[in-house]
Amino acid sequence: MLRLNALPPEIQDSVAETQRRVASLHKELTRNRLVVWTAGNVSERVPGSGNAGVPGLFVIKPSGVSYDALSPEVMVVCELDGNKINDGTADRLQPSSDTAAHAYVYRHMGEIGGVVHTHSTYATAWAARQEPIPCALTMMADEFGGDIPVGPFALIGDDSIGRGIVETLRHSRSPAVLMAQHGPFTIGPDAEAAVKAAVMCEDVARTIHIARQHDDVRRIDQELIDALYRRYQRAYGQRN
Ligand SMILES: O=C(CO)[C@@H](O)[C@H](O)COP(=O)(O)O
Repeated sequence: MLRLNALPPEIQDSVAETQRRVASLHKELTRNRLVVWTAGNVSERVPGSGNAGVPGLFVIKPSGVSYDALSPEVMVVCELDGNKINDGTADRLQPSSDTAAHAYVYRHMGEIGGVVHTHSTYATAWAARQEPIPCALTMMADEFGGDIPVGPFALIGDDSIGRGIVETLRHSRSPAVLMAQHGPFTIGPDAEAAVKAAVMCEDVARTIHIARQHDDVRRIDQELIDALYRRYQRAYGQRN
């Protein structure tokens, strides 16, 4: 089994930084009320891994552990096949039950550096109905570039969820997919971007749901969605 302390020092440092980021981002899930009990997870690809003889690695939370107990020291390190490495955490700490789904995304979407899963209430209600969220708000056009799509029903534990995420999002601008009768999975260049997409997904799921209580919502015209998406993706916020 791959041993963390046998990897180059800069990779060990990168793993430690990733563990800190992933632990801290789980607090965002609870702060934004996107999860209940222990059901939801964040992972991030370890920068610098997957090169120069170092296998691709990602960090994910252990399964079924209270969010209050999620410190950097208990964040589990896995290879891209989803298997935990000898990372210095206790053997009993098993990675999240969604690890195979996260691993599949990292294996098949090389540009993706972060994956998040929640059961946030409104987004999960759309997933229960298997209904895409129509792009009827400028904020949706900005962040998602169109509707938030629905992925197939898939059982938990093997590659099925990962395959559904990749099949649905590979040709979409949306960083969020509503896995049928399960809940939202979001992706991004890093874990923070994937958490942001999860927060935005829940917010628009709620707003469009409320809007529909009174009338049908009207999808924004496609050329306007394209213009909004371009502006937000290229010009919004501060320059680096
Ligand atoms: O969707 C489900 C269960 O329906 C899973 O996402 C689990 O709720 C994840 O829990 P952890 O194994 O990450 O603690």
